[in-house]
Amino acid sequence: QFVSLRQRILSAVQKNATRGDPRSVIRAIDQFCSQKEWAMNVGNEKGCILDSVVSEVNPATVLELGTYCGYSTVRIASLLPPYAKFITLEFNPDFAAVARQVIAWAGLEDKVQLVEGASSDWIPKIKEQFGIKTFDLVFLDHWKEHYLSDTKLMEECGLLRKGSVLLADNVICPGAPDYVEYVRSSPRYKSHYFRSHLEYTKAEENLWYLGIIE
Ligand SMILES: CCc1ncnc2c1ncn2[C@@H]1O[C@H](/C=C/CNC(=O)c2cc(-c3ccc(F)cc3)cc(O)c2O)[C@@H](O)[C@H]1O
Ligand SMILES: [Mg+2]
Repeated sequence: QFVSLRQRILSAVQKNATRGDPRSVIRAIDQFCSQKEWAMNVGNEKGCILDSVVSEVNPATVLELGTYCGYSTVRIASLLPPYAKFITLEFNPDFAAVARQVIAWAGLEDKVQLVEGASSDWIPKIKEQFGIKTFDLVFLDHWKEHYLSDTKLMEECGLLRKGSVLLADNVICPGAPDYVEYVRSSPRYKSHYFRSHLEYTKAEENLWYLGIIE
């Protein structure tokens, strides 16, 4: 019967990756998506940039918007210090179910809190529900038209501080022009981008790095 792409990604992990080995989970998904079927994981080229930002920020608190199949969740969680708090928001129950199994296969289920629901509903509740004051790092990779509204919402909820870093995928393709326009014209952000390519292709893509300066 019909097997969804997310199920085929999960099967590729369970078949080719070693339980408890995050790098083998990442490699299995990248091999599947470059050899068999494209999927919208951040991919290895942008993933290496993500890794370097996570390592540099060495965050005690991380928020990911848009878990999808958990590829970037595994990349980030595998680099966090033991005391870190990592929340990832996903509103599609089918993707959340696959992501939970991918994260568990990597042996990282104790490092990540996957919360099922819409970012706009959950961002206002994070402080009291999870005892988090501010986020050191936010990775935006959900619907692109939510980047700006969710960034403004995080500001309003006092979840961002001087020094917080926001990293946004896909500012070129599919693109988040209103978000880029807003953060570039705001004095409270210092921003730059890392040149890269769209996952598993040769198309131009950037990761947008945003530092909160006030
Ligand atoms: C309510 C807010 C809210 N709250 C919680 N979870 C939410 C949410 N809004 C969305 N989600 C979940 O996040 C993920 C969506 C991710 C959306 N990502 C792309 O569209 C994308 C596209 C391309 C590309 C496609 C086709 C091309 F030709 C080229 C490029 C490449 C990329 O890297 C991309 O990230 C899914 O799991 C949603 O369920
Ligand atoms: Mg993306």
